[in-house]
Amino acid sequence: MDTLPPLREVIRRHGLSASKALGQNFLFDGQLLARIARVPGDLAGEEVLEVGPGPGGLTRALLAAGAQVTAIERDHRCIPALEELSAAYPGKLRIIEGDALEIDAPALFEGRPHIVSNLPYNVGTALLIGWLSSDWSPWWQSLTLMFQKEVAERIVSQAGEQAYGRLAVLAQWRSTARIAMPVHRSAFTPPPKVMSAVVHILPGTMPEGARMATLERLTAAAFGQRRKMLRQSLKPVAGALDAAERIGIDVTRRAETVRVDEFVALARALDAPAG
Ligand SMILES: C[S@@+](CC[C@H](N)C(=O)[O-])C[C@H]1O[C@@H](n2cnc3c(N)ncnc32)[C@H](O)[C@@H]1O
Repeated sequence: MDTLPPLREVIRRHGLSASKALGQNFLFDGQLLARIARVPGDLAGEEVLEVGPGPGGLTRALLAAGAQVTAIERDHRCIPALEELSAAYPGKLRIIEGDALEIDAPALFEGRPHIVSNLPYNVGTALLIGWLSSDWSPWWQSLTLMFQKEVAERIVSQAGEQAYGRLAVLAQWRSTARIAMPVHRSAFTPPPKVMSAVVHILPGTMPEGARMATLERLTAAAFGQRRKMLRQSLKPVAGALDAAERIGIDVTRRAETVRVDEFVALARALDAPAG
């Protein structure tokens, strides 16, 4: 057990009022934070990247779980509170002040970290797409990320479900994604307007012969006009309709009915020379 002061006291002492512009909604419930820190599994001795630690609530839970944490925080005001935490866990917390969208995170690690983050909503999806676009196997071991519930549902949804779209395909074509736990809006200070959920993503094997760039082009076109039949929506992607025909995907279907594995097969066929 650490002997750190309660988080609310830390916030008060450092004058850390939540900034809307930085997407700040803080978590104070120690039990909830400990549950989030357990989602990736046993973190004892594991390296963890945390983006947006804020005053350090989740960071505390990760350190208490025995992780070696690298935390990237953009808000200069939070750094003194994080430095106090670092002093309580000597050698276990590396603090990097900066914008996670601009920092070369893989270069910070020799091994493969878990990424655990209560992400700022406004940058969360951009960071996720970047992490999913990594070379494969990726430089990270797992992703445990807080999202608005609606975004979390888009990440884990299946073909035919309302939330199914581009994000589901990009998140699932070589990973497994699940909702680990819902988080009620009242758990945050200040409470956001919407509910949240923690998503857990584990990398899987890379399907042979399929490329992320091709999948991105196909899903952008197909879901750009999701209510249209593929024969219309895929027209702008040269060769896509021929490729669909070659592998037996009916082009009168709409994108929202095409499963992740079918998009992968289509990407593979599009890149393969027609024989
Ligand atoms: C939703 S708050 C979560 C804070 C804390 N992790 C918690 O659970 O209480 C998001 C945090 O991300 C930080 N942040 C926002 N944009 C960022 C960026 N581009 N890079 C790094 N940190 C960022 C904010 O300053 C804020 O501290």
